[in-house]
Amino acid sequence: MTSLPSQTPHPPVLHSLPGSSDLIEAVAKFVVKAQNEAIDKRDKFTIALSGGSMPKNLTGLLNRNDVKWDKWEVFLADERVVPLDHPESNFKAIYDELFSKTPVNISQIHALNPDHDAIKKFFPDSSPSAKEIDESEDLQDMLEDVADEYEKKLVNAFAAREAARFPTFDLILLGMGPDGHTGSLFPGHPVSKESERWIAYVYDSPKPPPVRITLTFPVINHAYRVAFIAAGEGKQDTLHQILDSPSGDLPCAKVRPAPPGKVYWFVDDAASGKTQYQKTPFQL
Ligand SMILES: O=C1O[C@H](COP(=O)(O)O)[C@@H](O)[C@H](O)[C@H]1O
Repeated sequence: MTSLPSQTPHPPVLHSLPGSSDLIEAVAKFVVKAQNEAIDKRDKFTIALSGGSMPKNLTGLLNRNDVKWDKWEVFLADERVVPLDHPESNFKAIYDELFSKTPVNISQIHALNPDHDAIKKFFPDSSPSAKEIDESEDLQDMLEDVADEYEKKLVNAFAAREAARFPTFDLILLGMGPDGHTGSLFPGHPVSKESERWIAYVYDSPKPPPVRITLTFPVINHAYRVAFIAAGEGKQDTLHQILDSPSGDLPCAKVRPAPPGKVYWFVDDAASGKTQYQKTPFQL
Protein backbone atom coordinates (compact mmCIF):
# COMPACT_ATOMS: atom_id res chain seq x y z
CA MET A 1 0.00 0.00 0.00
CA THR A 2 1.26 3.49 -0.82
CA SER A 3 -0.11 6.69 0.68
CA LEU A 4 -0.92 10.00 -0.96
CA PRO A 5 2.16 11.66 -2.41
CA SER A 6 2.89 14.96 -0.67
CA GLN A 7 4.34 17.17 -3.44
CA THR A 8 2.98 20.66 -3.95
CA PRO A 9 -0.09 20.47 -6.20
CA HIS A 10 -0.03 22.04 -9.66
CA PRO A 11 -1.97 25.31 -9.84
CA PRO A 12 -5.44 24.94 -11.38
CA VAL A 13 -5.64 25.53 -15.14
CA LEU A 14 -8.54 27.82 -16.10
CA HIS A 15 -10.07 27.62 -19.57
CA SER A 16 -12.82 30.13 -20.21
CA LEU A 17 -14.86 29.64 -23.38
CA PRO A 18 -17.05 32.32 -24.93
CA GLY A 19 -20.36 30.45 -24.88
CA SER A 20 -22.19 27.22 -24.24
CA SER A 21 -21.40 25.47 -27.54
CA ASP A 22 -17.67 26.35 -27.28
CA LEU A 23 -17.64 25.01 -23.73
CA ILE A 24 -19.37 21.77 -24.73
CA GLU A 25 -16.95 21.26 -27.63
CA ALA A 26 -13.85 21.99 -25.53
CA VAL A 27 -15.00 19.58 -22.80
CA ALA A 28 -15.52 16.86 -25.42
CA LYS A 29 -12.01 17.37 -26.85
CA PHE A 30 -10.50 17.31 -23.37
CA VAL A 31 -12.34 14.11 -22.39
CA VAL A 32 -11.24 12.39 -25.60
CA LYS A 33 -7.61 13.38 -24.94
CA ALA A 34 -7.84 11.89 -21.43
CA GLN A 35 -9.53 8.81 -22.89
CA ASN A 36 -6.80 8.27 -25.49
CA GLU A 37 -3.98 8.60 -22.99
CA ALA A 38 -5.66 6.15 -20.61
CA ILE A 39 -6.32 3.61 -23.37
CA ASP A 40 -2.73 3.87 -24.59
CA LYS A 41 -1.53 3.07 -21.08
CA ARG A 42 -4.07 0.52 -19.88
CA ASP A 43 -6.55 -0.16 -22.65
CA LYS A 44 -9.33 1.20 -20.41
CA PHE A 45 -10.72 4.61 -19.38
CA THR A 46 -11.95 5.11 -15.81
CA ILE A 47 -14.07 8.21 -15.39
CA ALA A 48 -16.32 9.58 -12.64
CA LEU A 49 -19.17 11.88 -13.58
CA SER A 50 -21.34 14.30 -11.64
CA GLY A 51 -24.99 15.25 -11.88
CA GLY A 52 -26.59 18.68 -11.67
CA SER A 53 -25.89 20.85 -14.71
CA MET A 54 -22.97 18.70 -15.88
CA PRO A 55 -24.55 15.96 -18.04
CA LYS A 56 -25.76 18.41 -20.68
CA ASN A 57 -22.22 19.79 -20.97
CA LEU A 58 -21.02 16.34 -22.01
CA THR A 59 -23.19 16.12 -25.08
CA GLY A 60 -20.33 17.24 -27.37
CA LEU A 61 -19.08 13.66 -27.05
CA LEU A 62 -22.09 12.52 -29.03
CA ASN A 63 -20.88 14.45 -32.11
CA ARG A 64 -17.53 12.70 -32.31
CA ASN A 65 -16.41 9.48 -33.90
CA ASP A 66 -13.24 9.10 -31.81
CA VAL A 67 -14.94 8.17 -28.53
CA LYS A 68 -14.06 4.57 -27.73
CA TRP A 69 -17.16 3.87 -25.69
CA ASP A 70 -16.35 0.18 -25.23
CA LYS A 71 -13.27 1.14 -23.17
CA TRP A 72 -15.16 3.33 -20.69
CA GLU A 73 -15.72 2.32 -17.08
CA VAL A 74 -17.97 4.87 -15.45
CA PHE A 75 -18.55 5.77 -11.80
CA LEU A 76 -20.60 8.49 -10.20
CA ALA A 77 -18.69 11.24 -8.41
CA ASP A 78 -21.73 11.48 -6.16
CA GLU A 79 -25.22 10.07 -6.09
CA ARG A 80 -28.47 10.73 -4.35
CA VAL A 81 -29.97 7.74 -2.50
CA VAL A 82 -33.09 7.52 -4.67
CA PRO A 83 -34.37 5.00 -7.23
CA LEU A 84 -32.40 4.98 -10.47
CA ASP A 85 -35.38 6.30 -12.42
CA HIS A 86 -36.09 9.15 -9.98
CA PRO A 87 -35.73 12.68 -11.40
CA GLU A 88 -33.15 13.44 -8.67
CA SER A 89 -30.92 10.50 -9.60
CA ASN A 90 -27.55 11.55 -11.01
CA PHE A 91 -27.36 8.20 -12.78
CA LYS A 92 -30.63 8.97 -14.57
CA ALA A 93 -29.45 12.45 -15.59
CA ILE A 94 -26.20 11.09 -17.04
CA TYR A 95 -27.89 8.13 -18.68
CA ASP A 96 -30.69 10.13 -20.27
CA GLU A 97 -28.45 12.94 -21.50
CA LEU A 98 -25.48 10.85 -22.65
CA PHE A 99 -25.21 7.11 -22.35
CA SER A 100 -28.68 6.25 -23.65
CA LYS A 101 -27.47 7.72 -26.96
CA THR A 102 -24.26 5.69 -27.09
CA PRO A 103 -23.33 2.01 -27.43
CA VAL A 104 -22.11 1.95 -23.80
CA ASN A 105 -23.34 -1.20 -22.12
CA ILE A 106 -25.19 -0.64 -18.86
CA SER A 107 -22.67 -2.94 -17.13
CA GLN A 108 -19.98 -0.32 -17.82
CA ILE A 109 -21.79 2.22 -15.62
CA HIS A 110 -21.55 1.66 -11.89
CA ALA A 111 -24.83 2.83 -10.41
CA LEU A 112 -26.16 2.41 -6.86
CA ASN A 113 -27.65 -1.00 -6.19
CA PRO A 114 -31.31 -0.30 -7.03
CA ASP A 115 -32.45 -3.16 -4.77
CA HIS A 116 -30.80 -1.89 -1.61
CA ASP A 117 -33.31 -1.43 1.23
CA ALA A 118 -32.00 2.07 1.80
CA ILE A 119 -33.39 3.20 -1.54
CA LYS A 120 -36.92 2.66 -0.23
CA LYS A 121 -36.13 3.81 3.29
CA PHE A 122 -34.51 7.09 2.30
CA PHE A 123 -36.72 7.82 -0.68
CA PRO A 124 -37.04 11.63 -0.54
CA ASP A 125 -40.76 11.75 0.17
CA SER A 126 -40.63 9.33 3.08
CA SER A 127 -37.08 9.87 4.33
CA PRO A 128 -36.45 10.05 8.07
CA SER A 129 -35.25 13.49 9.19
CA ALA A 130 -31.54 14.16 9.76
CA LYS A 131 -32.31 14.23 13.51
CA GLU A 132 -33.92 10.78 13.34
CA ILE A 133 -30.92 9.45 11.43
CA ASP A 134 -28.58 11.11 13.94
CA GLU A 135 -30.31 9.21 16.71
CA SER A 136 -30.54 5.84 14.96
CA GLU A 137 -27.59 3.53 14.68
CA ASP A 138 -29.65 1.24 12.44
CA LEU A 139 -30.35 3.96 9.92
CA GLN A 140 -26.71 5.01 9.92
CA ASP A 141 -25.66 1.38 9.46
CA MET A 142 -27.95 1.14 6.47
CA LEU A 143 -26.30 4.19 4.90
CA GLU A 144 -22.88 2.89 5.77
CA ASP A 145 -23.82 -0.24 3.88
CA VAL A 146 -24.85 1.73 0.78
CA ALA A 147 -21.50 3.55 0.84
CA ASP A 148 -19.63 0.26 1.46
CA GLU A 149 -21.35 -1.44 -1.44
CA TYR A 150 -20.43 1.36 -3.79
CA GLU A 151 -16.89 1.47 -2.44
CA LYS A 152 -16.55 -2.24 -3.20
CA LYS A 153 -17.38 -1.53 -6.83
CA LEU A 154 -14.43 0.82 -6.93
CA VAL A 155 -12.19 -1.63 -5.13
CA ASN A 156 -13.08 -4.32 -7.67
CA ALA A 157 -12.35 -2.04 -10.59
CA PHE A 158 -9.09 -0.60 -9.31
CA ALA A 159 -7.56 -3.31 -7.14
CA ALA A 160 -6.70 -5.42 -10.17
CA ARG A 161 -4.47 -2.75 -11.59
CA GLU A 162 -2.95 -0.95 -8.64
CA ALA A 163 -2.19 -1.53 -4.98
CA ALA A 164 -2.35 2.13 -4.03
CA ARG A 165 -4.15 3.39 -0.94
CA PHE A 166 -6.60 5.29 -3.14
CA PRO A 167 -7.78 4.65 -6.70
CA THR A 168 -6.37 6.74 -9.52
CA PHE A 169 -9.18 7.77 -11.83
CA ASP A 170 -8.10 8.77 -15.31
CA LEU A 171 -10.60 11.61 -15.10
CA ILE A 172 -13.10 12.95 -12.57
CA LEU A 173 -15.58 15.54 -13.83
CA LEU A 174 -17.06 17.77 -11.15
CA GLY A 175 -19.60 20.55 -10.90
CA MET A 176 -19.50 23.60 -8.65
CA GLY A 177 -22.62 24.42 -6.64
CA PRO A 178 -23.36 28.10 -5.96
CA ASP A 179 -22.28 27.49 -2.33
CA GLY A 180 -18.93 26.06 -3.52
CA HIS A 181 -19.88 22.42 -2.94
CA THR A 182 -18.72 19.73 -5.29
CA GLY A 183 -19.89 16.13 -5.54
CA SER A 184 -21.82 15.93 -2.27
CA LEU A 185 -19.03 17.59 -0.29
CA PHE A 186 -20.66 20.65 1.25
CA PRO A 187 -19.02 23.64 2.97
CA GLY A 188 -18.32 22.98 6.64
CA HIS A 189 -19.59 19.39 6.49
CA PRO A 190 -17.53 16.86 8.50
CA VAL A 191 -17.44 14.47 5.52
CA SER A 192 -14.94 16.88 3.95
CA LYS A 193 -12.46 15.72 6.60
CA GLU A 194 -12.78 12.02 5.70
CA SER A 195 -9.27 10.74 5.17
CA GLU A 196 -9.67 6.94 4.96
CA ARG A 197 -12.84 6.04 3.10
CA TRP A 198 -13.21 6.14 -0.68
CA ILE A 199 -16.95 6.69 -0.50
CA ALA A 200 -18.79 8.53 2.27
CA TYR A 201 -22.46 9.08 2.99
CA VAL A 202 -24.25 12.30 3.83
CA TYR A 203 -27.77 12.51 5.24
CA ASP A 204 -28.09 16.23 5.84
CA SER A 205 -27.21 17.72 2.49
CA PRO A 206 -28.32 21.37 2.47
CA LYS A 207 -29.35 20.86 -1.15
CA PRO A 208 -32.18 18.34 -1.57
CA PRO A 209 -32.40 15.43 -1.61
CA PRO A 210 -30.63 15.14 1.75
CA VAL A 211 -29.31 11.56 1.58
CA ARG A 212 -26.36 10.97 -0.72
CA ILE A 213 -23.05 9.22 -1.23
CA THR A 214 -19.93 10.87 -2.56
CA LEU A 215 -16.32 10.29 -3.54
CA THR A 216 -14.14 11.62 -0.73
CA PHE A 217 -11.38 14.21 -1.08
CA PRO A 218 -8.52 11.68 -0.89
CA VAL A 219 -9.99 9.89 -3.92
CA ILE A 220 -10.63 13.08 -5.86
CA ASN A 221 -7.16 14.36 -5.07
CA HIS A 222 -5.58 11.10 -6.16
CA ALA A 223 -7.01 11.28 -9.69
CA TYR A 224 -4.81 11.80 -12.70
CA ARG A 225 -7.06 14.59 -13.99
CA VAL A 226 -9.95 16.41 -12.37
CA ALA A 227 -11.99 18.92 -14.34
CA PHE A 228 -14.71 21.25 -13.12
CA ILE A 229 -17.36 22.38 -15.55
CA ALA A 230 -19.33 25.48 -14.58
CA ALA A 231 -21.37 27.90 -16.63
CA GLY A 232 -23.48 31.00 -16.20
CA GLU A 233 -23.40 34.30 -14.37
CA GLY A 234 -24.86 32.63 -11.29
CA LYS A 235 -21.47 30.96 -10.72
CA GLN A 236 -19.39 34.17 -11.01
CA ASP A 237 -19.01 35.05 -7.35
CA THR A 238 -18.22 31.52 -6.26
CA LEU A 239 -15.64 31.01 -9.00
CA HIS A 240 -14.04 34.34 -8.10
CA GLN A 241 -13.86 33.28 -4.46
CA ILE A 242 -12.42 29.85 -5.27
CA LEU A 243 -9.74 30.89 -7.74
CA ASP A 244 -8.80 34.35 -6.47
CA SER A 245 -8.80 33.87 -2.71
CA PRO A 246 -5.75 32.12 -1.33
CA SER A 247 -7.55 30.80 1.78
CA GLY A 248 -9.34 28.03 -0.15
CA ASP A 249 -12.00 27.10 2.38
CA LEU A 250 -14.76 26.05 -0.01
CA PRO A 251 -14.92 22.38 -1.03
CA CYS A 252 -14.13 23.19 -4.69
CA ALA A 253 -10.94 24.96 -3.58
CA LYS A 254 -9.83 21.82 -1.77
CA VAL A 255 -9.64 19.91 -5.03
CA ARG A 256 -5.89 19.97 -5.59
CA PRO A 257 -4.75 16.61 -6.98
CA ALA A 258 -1.34 15.38 -5.95
CA PRO A 259 1.19 15.54 -8.84
CA PRO A 260 1.23 14.26 -11.48
CA GLY A 261 -2.52 14.88 -11.11
CA LYS A 262 -3.91 18.24 -12.26
CA VAL A 263 -7.10 20.20 -11.86
CA TYR A 264 -8.72 22.06 -14.75
CA TRP A 265 -11.63 24.49 -14.85
CA PHE A 266 -13.82 24.61 -17.95
CA VAL A 267 -16.13 27.59 -17.62
CA ASP A 268 -17.90 30.05 -19.87
CA ASP A 269 -17.05 33.75 -19.96
CA ALA A 270 -20.20 34.52 -17.95
CA ALA A 271 -18.96 32.38 -15.06
CA SER A 272 -15.41 33.78 -15.21
CA GLY A 273 -16.62 37.40 -15.42
CA LYS A 274 -15.22 38.37 -12.02
CA THR A 275 -12.19 36.15 -11.59
CA GLN A 276 -8.73 37.71 -11.83
CA TYR A 277 -7.12 34.28 -12.10
CA GLN A 278 -4.97 33.72 -15.18
CA LYS A 279 -6.88 32.18 -18.07
CA THR A 280 -5.17 29.66 -20.35
CA PRO A 281 -6.48 29.59 -23.93
CA PHE A 282 -7.90 26.17 -24.68
CA GLN A 283 -6.04 24.28 -27.38
CA LEU A 284 -5.22 20.67 -27.91
O1 LIG B 1 -26.15 18.28 -5.97
C1 LIG B 1 -25.28 18.31 -6.81
O2 LIG B 1 -24.72 19.51 -7.17
C2 LIG B 1 -23.47 19.62 -7.84
C3 LIG B 1 -23.45 20.97 -8.55
O3 LIG B 1 -24.60 21.03 -9.38
P1 LIG B 1 -24.84 22.20 -10.43
O4 LIG B 1 -26.25 21.95 -10.95
O5 LIG B 1 -24.72 23.50 -9.71
O6 LIG B 1 -23.83 22.03 -11.51
C4 LIG B 1 -23.28 18.45 -8.80
O7 LIG B 1 -21.99 18.51 -9.36
C5 LIG B 1 -23.48 17.14 -8.03
O8 LIG B 1 -23.24 16.02 -8.83
C6 LIG B 1 -24.92 17.10 -7.58
O9 LIG B 1 -25.24 15.92 -6.87
